[in-house]
This record gives sequence, structure tokens and C-alpha cells, in this order.
Amino acid sequence: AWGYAASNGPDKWADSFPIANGPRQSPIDIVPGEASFDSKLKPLVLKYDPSTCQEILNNGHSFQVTFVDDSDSSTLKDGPISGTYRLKQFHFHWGASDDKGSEHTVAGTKYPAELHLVHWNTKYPSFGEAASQPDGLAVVGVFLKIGAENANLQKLIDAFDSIKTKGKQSSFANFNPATLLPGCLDYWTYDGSLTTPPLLESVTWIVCKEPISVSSAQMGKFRSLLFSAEGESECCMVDNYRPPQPLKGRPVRASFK
Ligand SMILES: O=C(Nc1cc(S(=O)(=O)[N+](=O)[O-])cc([N+](=O)[O-])c1O)Nc1c(F)c(F)c(F)c(F)c1F
Ligand SMILES: [Zn+2]
Repeated sequence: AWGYAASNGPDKWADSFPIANGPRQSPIDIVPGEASFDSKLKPLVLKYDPSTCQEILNNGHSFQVTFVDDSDSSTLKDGPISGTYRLKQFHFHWGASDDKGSEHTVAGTKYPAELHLVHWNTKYPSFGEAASQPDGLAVVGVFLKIGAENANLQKLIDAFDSIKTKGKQSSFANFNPATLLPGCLDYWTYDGSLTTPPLLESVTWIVCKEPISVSSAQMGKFRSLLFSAEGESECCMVDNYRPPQPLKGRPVRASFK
């Protein structure tokens, strides 16, 4: 199965998922000077209902917080998209040290981690259906940078003991993902893909310019999670990021000057 090791990592994914070399793969290196300001881009409208927060789980690639998505309680609207997209889950990608870990980079700069809030287009009947459509998903990316301890991230970290190994999950209620958004919602947007297999080219990426803070100690707690299942030889969950992929002529637009 795919992973992030030399034997099954990003350089091997094309063997099982040929779309890995497709025309709209993610992540990318965002070069601010080459992004074009588009005055038609609207501000993001994110409305999250904490009561739709369901559970936190270790899926063997990252940890993920899942939401009940059977109604329009937690949604993303406007921005570069049309219609209503429902929040399905959020997860993170991070490095083995503070000098790497994000998937998108900004003029070559890597952040220590990146948050992905995964939403699906309600014009389709389900997430699974949407995930195979070119306008099916919208993922909001938020960079994490080393600074002050983040009390909202700490709520996630406090649940890590119950999801240390692959396959473990526990109930996780009343968390408001809006507390993980930066104050300024200026963003870059481009058409891309999932950054993990099946690498489906169905994602409108919306990457926030402003990072949120995380302390180095908190990043250390992320690195205490395991890729491995209980009883297997321990493998720290680190470097679960795909490197930037070729832009292949795609435009990157900015919502800000
Ligand atoms: O639900 C998915 N979530 C997901 C996406 C990414 S992502 O990095 O690719 N992303 O989009 O942010 C990273 C992680 N993660 O935990 O690391 C995830 O758990 N992936 C996914 C899937 F597993 C399928 F089998 C499938 F058919 C499909 F359509 C999917 F979209
Ligand atoms: Zn992701």
C-alpha cells in the first residue's frame, strides 16, 4: 500500500496511480509574483457548526477530524467556487523537523505543517461521487508557522493519546474548525488534485496567504503519532507530505493585490 517511505512514497505512486503524472496535480510551489490578482474573486464564506464534529482518527497517513455531512450545517461558499460545498473532514501534513512539512510552498519556502479542510460540492449526491468530478472538491489549505502555542490546536493534540496508532479513532465533539483559520482570509486559488492517492484531479485549491501559529513543542506532539498499527514496529508519523508538482501551464489567481 502507498505511504511516504522510500519504498512506497510519492516517487512510487505513479506505479499504481498513473494520474500522479497528470496535468493538474497538487501540491504546487506558489510564486506570488506570478499569481494574477483577479478582482472577480469573492471573499471566502465559511460557516462551520461545531455540533457536526464527529470523531478524530489515525488513518495511517495523517490524523483526521471528520464531520457529519448530511446537511448544509458546515459549508464553504463563494471564493472561487459557485454553489455550496460541505465540510467532510480536515487533516494535516507535517515534517520530521520544523524546516519542512507543508505540501504547498511559497516561492520555495516550506512551512512546518499545512492544514487541509476538505469540502465537497453538493450538486453531487455524495462525497465519493463528487471526488471523481473536476469541480467536485474544494480544499482550503492553511500554513502553520512556528510561534506562540496555539490553544485551538492543543484541543486536537490532547486527543492524540487515544489515536496514537493506525486505525484508532475516538469521538471528538464540539470542535469549531473556524478557530483554525487565520484572521485574514486572502488566498491563492488554482485547479489541482488530491495530494494523496487516489490523487483525483477534482480539487479547487484555496490556499490562505496568512499562516496560523503552532509552537515547536506542539509540532513535537504531532510527531509522536505513529504510521504503524498497534503491535507493529513503531514508525513515527512524520514527513507525510507530497512535494510540489509541475504547474503545466495552470493559472494561479490571487484574491488580493
Ligand atoms: O477522502 C480523502 N481524504 C483525504 C485526502 C487527503 S489529501 O491530502 O489528498 N487532500 O486532498 O488534502 C489527505 C488525507 N489524509 O488523511 O492525509 C485524507 O484522508 N481522500 C480520499 C480517499 F481516501 C479516497 F479513497 C477517495 F476515493 C477519495 F475520493 C478521497 F478524497
Ligand atoms: Zn491533505
